[in-house]
Amino acid sequence: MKNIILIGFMGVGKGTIARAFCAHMEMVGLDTDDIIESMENRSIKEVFAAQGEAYFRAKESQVASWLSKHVKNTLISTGGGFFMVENLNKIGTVVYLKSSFEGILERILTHPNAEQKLAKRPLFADKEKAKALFDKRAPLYEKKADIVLHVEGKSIQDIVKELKKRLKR
Ligand SMILES: Nc1ncnc2c1ncn2[C@@H]1O[C@H](COP(=O)(O)OP(=O)(O)OP(=O)(O)O)[C@@H](O)[C@H]1O
Ligand SMILES: O=C(O)C1=C[C@@H](O)[C@@H](O)[C@H](O)C1
Repeated sequence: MKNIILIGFMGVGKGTIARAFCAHMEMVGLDTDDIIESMENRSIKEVFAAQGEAYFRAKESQVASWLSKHVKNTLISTGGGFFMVENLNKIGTVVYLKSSFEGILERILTHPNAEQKLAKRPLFADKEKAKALFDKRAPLYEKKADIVLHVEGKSIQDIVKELKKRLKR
């Protein structure tokens, strides 16, 4: 099996769907944000604050190159901007988790730890800027995707089932 890479905007559910899919399939998953936090031994928020976005993007490219060379049969969830790496489609089958901006915001805000979740995402600090980023990226995510999976209003289990079905086709 090729790797499966979940892409999509911050908060769309990449981590949640990855964990549920891995549990269902008895697979091990990796998350690119988690890998970078571990390499750096600090949070992404701290990386952005201390070194800036360009440094973080360079780390993403380094991780992308390692994934394409050394990782197989794995479900990979990604940071919201990871899709911009040059070799994305060489890593595996790219699945775009798609939702409207309003759908994402509502989900995050209704989560019990909403403040904490938002604080972890530097690019979500300003809602208007986040919306502008979403509008700019939405067509780009589509372009990179082998599979577009609509997640808005669907349960985690239904999304997992649909992903399994679409990957078999
Ligand atoms: N299908 C779903 N139904 C209900 N809640 C969901 C669903 N998918 C995700 N969520 C909730 O939405 C929030 C955001 O999900 P998650 O943290 O997985 O997003 P993400 O895409 O990994 O975000 P980031 O890339 O910013 O880390 C979480 O509170 C999660 O529990
Ligand atoms: O959308 C983005 O560009 C980002 C999303 C987060 O997952 C992190 O990867 C980081 O905060 C950048």
